[in-house]
Amino acid sequence: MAHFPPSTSKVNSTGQWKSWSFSGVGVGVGIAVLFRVLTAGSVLARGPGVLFSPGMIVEYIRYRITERQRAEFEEAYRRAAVLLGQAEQCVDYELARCTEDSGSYILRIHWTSAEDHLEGFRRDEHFAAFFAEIKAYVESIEEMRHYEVTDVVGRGGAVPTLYEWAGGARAFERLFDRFYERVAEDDLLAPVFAGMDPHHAEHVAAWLGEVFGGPARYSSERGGHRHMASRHVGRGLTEEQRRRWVALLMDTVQEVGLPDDPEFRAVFAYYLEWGTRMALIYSGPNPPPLPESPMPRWDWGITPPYRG
Ligand code: HEM
Repeated sequence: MAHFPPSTSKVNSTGQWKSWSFSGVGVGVGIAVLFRVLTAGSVLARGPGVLFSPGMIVEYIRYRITERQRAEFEEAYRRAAVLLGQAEQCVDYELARCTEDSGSYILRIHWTSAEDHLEGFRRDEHFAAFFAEIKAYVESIEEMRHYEVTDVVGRGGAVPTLYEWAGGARAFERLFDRFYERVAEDDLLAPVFAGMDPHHAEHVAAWLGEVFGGPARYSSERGGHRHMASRHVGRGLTEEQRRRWVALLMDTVQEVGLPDDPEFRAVFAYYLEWGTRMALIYSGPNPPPLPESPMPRWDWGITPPYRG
């Protein structure tokens, strides 16, 4: 479900806009994280659904562990991992054992930044306890360095995109053609869309297709994230209209026969809830700055497609 960080803004308790990154969608680098957060847009968005924000860093530590130490080493890291799980500077971590050379281990830790790791974690309350667990293996370290993730990041074809699962471009076109026919007959929504562009349904289909992992048509033909957000500015949309929009679209999803498996429908509803709330925020009296970030990219999150 997740997504690179499409960062946007959110109003804080004092009424000011602050920068945030949505983690769809959760949004990590490992396959597990990819599934978990594919989002965030991204989420923060550097790759499909992988949550990265500028400055995030990956630390790799390579160990050479003897046969005799192996079980204890893994046990020590199981205990140390609890501390990583509590460290606010740690995004995620993974200890991997080489299958061709079982004495070779790589620990990958994804930190919010190198500075957060070195100046934050290493001085924070969890570090002493973490280090106590693994200090016996410091001598066994062959490499311990920070790496920046490049823009070569993405997903493979093992899991279909939401776009493919839904049925591709035709499915999104069918959905929005029918949706806007129904909007025209809806007492609450018809006035909102009274002066809409005659190609509006097509544009929204291109938007959602791209967000769900399809071709980058909305980015290349319509101006991407910024343009979409700008189309909601100043419209003063209401919560009642938002709810009607969501309800009508979910009814139309059913009517046109998009996949009805719980996984797909759950992600779809998740996206709609987020997207419509963002539309309202942009349409309101205190809109955040228009996003300069890439398009959000949604993915399956913790409910990958079921193929029984
Ligand atoms: C997931 C939620 C939403 C998505 C994905 C979405 C998507 C879009 C997109 C892509 C555009 C710009 C199309 C273009 O390129 O010209 C747009 C415009 C617009 N949206 Fe939304 N929108 C959402 C929610 C809402 C809601 C809840 C409302 C009102 C209840 C709304 C009202 C409008 C209006 C009035 C326009 C301008 C239409 C026109 O003049 O062509 N949107 N939306």
